[in-house]
Amino acid sequence: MNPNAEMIAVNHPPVQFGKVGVLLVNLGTPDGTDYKSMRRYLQEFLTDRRVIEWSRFLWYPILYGIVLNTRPGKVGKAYASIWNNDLDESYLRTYTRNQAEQMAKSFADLPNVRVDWAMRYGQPSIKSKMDELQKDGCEKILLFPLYPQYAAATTATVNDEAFKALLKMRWQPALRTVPRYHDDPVYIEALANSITGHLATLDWEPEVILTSFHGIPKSYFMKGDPYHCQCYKTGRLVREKLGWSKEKLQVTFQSRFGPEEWLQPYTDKTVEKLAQEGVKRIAVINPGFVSDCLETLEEIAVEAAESFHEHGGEKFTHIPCLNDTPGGMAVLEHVVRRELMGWV
Ligand SMILES: C=CC1=C(C)c2cc3[nH]c(cc4nc(cc5[nH]c(cc1n2)c(C)c5CCC(=O)O)C(CCC(=O)O)=C4C)c(C)c3C=C
Ligand SMILES: [Fe+2]
Ligand SMILES: [Fe+2]
Repeated sequence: MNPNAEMIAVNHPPVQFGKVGVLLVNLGTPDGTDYKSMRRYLQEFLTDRRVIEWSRFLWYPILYGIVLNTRPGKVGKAYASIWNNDLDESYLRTYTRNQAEQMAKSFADLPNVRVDWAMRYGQPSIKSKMDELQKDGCEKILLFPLYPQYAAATTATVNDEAFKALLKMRWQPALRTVPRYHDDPVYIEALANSITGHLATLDWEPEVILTSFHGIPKSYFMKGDPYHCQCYKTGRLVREKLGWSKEKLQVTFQSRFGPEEWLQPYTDKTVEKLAQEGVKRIAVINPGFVSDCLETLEEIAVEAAESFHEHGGEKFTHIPCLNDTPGGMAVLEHVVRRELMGWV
């Protein structure tokens, strides 16, 4: 008997079922570059205990007394300089939406699969998208935190938020989370191709290529976060794929925040040091970022480039993230198809 017929017979509201959802989730983004939007975004981000692990008694006076009064203005200006003015949104948002739309098209062979996207901080929220997918009949949801390397501050907080959304659901979908893919051969090949493809467009050759990952405080690593090791493995595999030396392709960490020591070597200090040592030409790639964002377009492509030139360097190039390019989409689709096994 058709299960819906039986439910209607007992006056049960009609329910959708039988589909599988794929939810791509990136970090987040402010709605605008104005003070209020920036403050709202930074407040949500910087009150996440997975991001700032300090005691709330110590952190909140600093956050509410200093950080949320000074940082929104400063960071808002930086966002404004790299804003996607055509769509009035950040590029992180543009690329994440494009990734979901392109993946949905490529999954035409999987008619019961719905692909959507969300942000951990800001809109659209994970909860709103999980509710939509569930209402649309997704009994199973594959949650994809868009981070090739696992960190508690990124992957785990996305997973936490999705499990929190389940707390209020009567009919919970089954939830599967995508693990790190820092050493997946398809990902490594896409990075290597992106490096060689970008360098082929230049009329000069870099002496050094930095693979610059977002940092985390060293104390998080000492407590057992595997992020550092996974970044180094990605760097080593790309280097081996390209047949380059440790001097030619180096791993560094960027985006320090606060007074603590973070993972080293620091990208900004390395860029300065290379220029001071007489290196004239460098390239920087950000393998840990699935999409270009403030940290790549401003901190690296603008700030690091300026610093290199100020310290005596001559040529600097930023290699874009994989974004929604065919190479980038091949990686995301490969990982999702593998993790959907047994469900479709
Ligand atoms: C202690 C603070 C932070 C930790 C730990 C941290 C880890 C971390 N972050 C990313 C990816 C991104 N971070 C981005 C921006 C950003 N990060 C922090 C702080 C920490 N990040 C702040 C305060 C900000 C906002 C900008 C600023 O105020 O400087 C972004 C960009 C978002 C955008 O909209 O463009 C990304 C992406 C990773 C991968 C990571 C740990 C592995
Ligand atoms: Fe960050
Ligand atoms: Fe930054």
